[in-house]
Amino acid sequence: MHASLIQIAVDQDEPVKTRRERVAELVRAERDADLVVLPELWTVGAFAYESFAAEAEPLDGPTHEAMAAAARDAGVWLHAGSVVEAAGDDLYNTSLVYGPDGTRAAAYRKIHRFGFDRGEAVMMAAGEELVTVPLPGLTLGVATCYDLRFPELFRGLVDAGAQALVVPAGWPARRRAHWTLLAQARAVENQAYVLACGTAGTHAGVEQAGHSIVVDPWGEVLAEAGPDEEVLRVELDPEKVTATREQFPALKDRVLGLPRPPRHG
Ligand SMILES: O=C(O)CCC(=O)C(=O)O
Repeated sequence: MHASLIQIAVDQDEPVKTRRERVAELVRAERDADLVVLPELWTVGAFAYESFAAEAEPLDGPTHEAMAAAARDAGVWLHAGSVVEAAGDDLYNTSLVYGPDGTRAAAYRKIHRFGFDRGEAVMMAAGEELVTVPLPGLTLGVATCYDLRFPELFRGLVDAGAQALVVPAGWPARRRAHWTLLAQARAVENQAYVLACGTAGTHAGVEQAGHSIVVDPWGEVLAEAGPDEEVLRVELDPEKVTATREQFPALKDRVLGLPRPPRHG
């Protein structure tokens, strides 16, 4: 299976509409891929909080229209990164996945909101459901950016059958080392591919890490981007997940139900 991660440069001097059209063309150019992955909130910018409300869109909004058409034209599975979803009075950071015929196969509302007492954490509502997407031969588990710090979410995805963990992000350059380390850790501990697709450029004064990365189920880095806009192309082999889990069956040694109460004395 051929996968392409498109690390988009998000700069606020490029209007959202222009970027949307530009990204749709970048997706169409990946017609030789089976799966294409885009980053988190590449339309508005993950840190452009002041634009969230203005750029919020319903699930069937302009990004959906553009990405459904791009997936269909290219004939690829498309993880289109995330949008600011407007749902009633709430906003969500919602990832969208399309099949090669352009139908929306899944929507995932980010569970762990970033910002502590500001930004996304106070402006957006939290998702509550894990989402997996069965592609022919490979089941994806989806998570978004800050979710990468929460291993229990990924275990939930693996328990639901995920073999490749797809993580669109808008990760800041300041914590790039965490990004790389956590992507590898999630791959090793879950014996799964990790496809982590970030943004480049600077928006809202926050320099982005870039350095999108693909890690195999043994923890080997298959490809890593630089800091600028770039397309990473990799080959994924579902058999590698099966073989890793059979040859080094650590997932079978899990002790469920921890923590137990400590014993004193
Ligand atoms: O966890 C981090 O360091 C970055 C998370 C983030 O930027 C996000 O979730 O938007």
